[in-house]
Amino acid sequence: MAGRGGLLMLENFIGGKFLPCSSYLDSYDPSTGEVYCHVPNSGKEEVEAAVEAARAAFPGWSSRSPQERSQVLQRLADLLEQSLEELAQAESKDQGERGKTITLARTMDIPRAVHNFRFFASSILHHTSECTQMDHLGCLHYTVRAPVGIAALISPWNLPLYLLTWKIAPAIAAGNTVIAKPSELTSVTAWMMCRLLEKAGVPPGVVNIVFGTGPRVGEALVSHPEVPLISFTGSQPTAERITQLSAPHCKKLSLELGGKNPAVIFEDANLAECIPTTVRSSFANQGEICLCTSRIFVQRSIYSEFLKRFVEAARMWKVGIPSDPSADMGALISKAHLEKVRSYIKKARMEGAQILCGEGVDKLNLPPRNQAGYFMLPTVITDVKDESCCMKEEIFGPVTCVVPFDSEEEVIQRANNVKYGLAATVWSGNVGRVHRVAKKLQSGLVWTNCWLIRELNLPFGGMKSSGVGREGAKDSYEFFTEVKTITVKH
Ligand SMILES: NC(=O)C1=CN([C@@H]2O[C@H](COP(=O)(O)OP(=O)(O)OC[C@H]3O[C@@H](n4cnc5c(N)ncnc54)[C@H](O)[C@@H]3O)[C@@H](O)[C@H]2O)C=CC1
Ligand SMILES: N/C(=C\C=C\C(=O)O)C(=O)O
Repeated sequence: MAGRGGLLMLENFIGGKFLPCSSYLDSYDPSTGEVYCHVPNSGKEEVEAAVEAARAAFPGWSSRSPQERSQVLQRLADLLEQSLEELAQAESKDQGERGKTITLARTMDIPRAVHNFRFFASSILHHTSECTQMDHLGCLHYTVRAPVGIAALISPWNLPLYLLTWKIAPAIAAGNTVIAKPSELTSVTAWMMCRLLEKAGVPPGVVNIVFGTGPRVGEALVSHPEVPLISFTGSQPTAERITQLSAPHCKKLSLELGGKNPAVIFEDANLAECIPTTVRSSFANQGEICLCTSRIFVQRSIYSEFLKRFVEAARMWKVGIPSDPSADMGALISKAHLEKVRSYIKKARMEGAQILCGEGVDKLNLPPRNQAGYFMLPTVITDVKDESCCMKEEIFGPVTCVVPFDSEEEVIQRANNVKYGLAATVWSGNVGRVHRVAKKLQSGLVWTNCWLIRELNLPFGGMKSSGVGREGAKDSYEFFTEVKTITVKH
């Protein structure tokens, strides 16, 4: 709805109603410094109201059959799909001059949000429970599953509706009611989705959305005693805080965090496929996807050739205004984030590394209106030590390091030599090697000879500091339900 000064003013969605908030945050368009919309600055009071609504809706929603819930999810998917262009425009505008290209929003973010609802609408129909027998004792054992209750769902700014719906869909499909908190930086598409819920047949109180900051509304939500389960995607420090706050209540946690993802490229790799895919895996969404590649290990015999061709391809990756359909990359999320990403390039230079293209080497070509936006060119660093912060820390920007290696054993050890363990890619024509290396990498996901081909049935998540738990068809079902073992003596 229109608010102060004709700007968009979002409202919380609680108990099936849009409710104004007593205070609001200004959301800035960083390319102009102008306020773009107002976002509720919710706190404890709004969380209490959402808990009350979710609690009231739980008995009705949880006792519906999976088939009935599935139909509601299907209708919501249809409605989102009908609004695809409007949502894509909003997703691109919301990250606006900040970043997401309209092409990515149209082809990835919103289609995946639609698919999340379709997928869980279908998968909820196919779960079975376990049964074992102990004939010598005359016993039959079986399991039953039930929704947990009120789920807190907290999502980040980089893939706003995509990641929020990845949580909402399995949670409500399993019969829970939810309170979602999207990132305060990118709240618009979540709010737009609320306008479709009633038409889809989602009863009031099943999906509640409270907008605002992490420390205020996020903490009120995760520490609420009546919220037994939290699914979070975001940074590791926030995950630590959520873990501390939820520990006294022994809450169920699913934490999907950052990565420092390696690409391991052997001399027998098909470079014609590997190079464009590795450019994409390094720079898609400005490198602001937790699955993006940021350490590229290349076998020494092909190192020079790879580097030359990779840098040429990175230079072709077009940085432009997000509304330009031919732009491969937009701008970064905020001034602070751009400064943080740039500080890594400075540190790399001070350590004696070489910047082969991008930041400080090439010139951005942007219209005058966007010169002050938070844009940065795809940047390739080389001659960098494994111990450098550029090779150890999550930069979450369009920056990737390329280094040579000699043997399989050596590269596995070096690829594993970080605290994270989220996603890796392996490039080789040797199928035996691909399996061997994939098994030894400490990584929740390994894509070989490809990147980001998602099979939503299978577990998604990281090891080490990249997270706790997995989500996917069976894993999300297990996370969003409690299991009970029943023994019948006959
Ligand atoms: N999945 C990933 O790997 C992601 C990693 N990041 C990393 O995190 C860095 C910071 O990005 P942020 O958006 O600030 O991430 P963040 O972890 O602070 O925010 C993610 C979500 O958590 C909420 N949140 C923040 N503090 C909270 C608290 N104390 N209690 C409850 N909820 C809280 C935020 O409002 C947001 O909705 C990025 O530069 C990047 O390195 C960011 C987004 C996604
Ligand atoms: N969690 C993130 C990406 C997930 C992608 C997927 O599920 O396909 C992230 O970038 O934070």
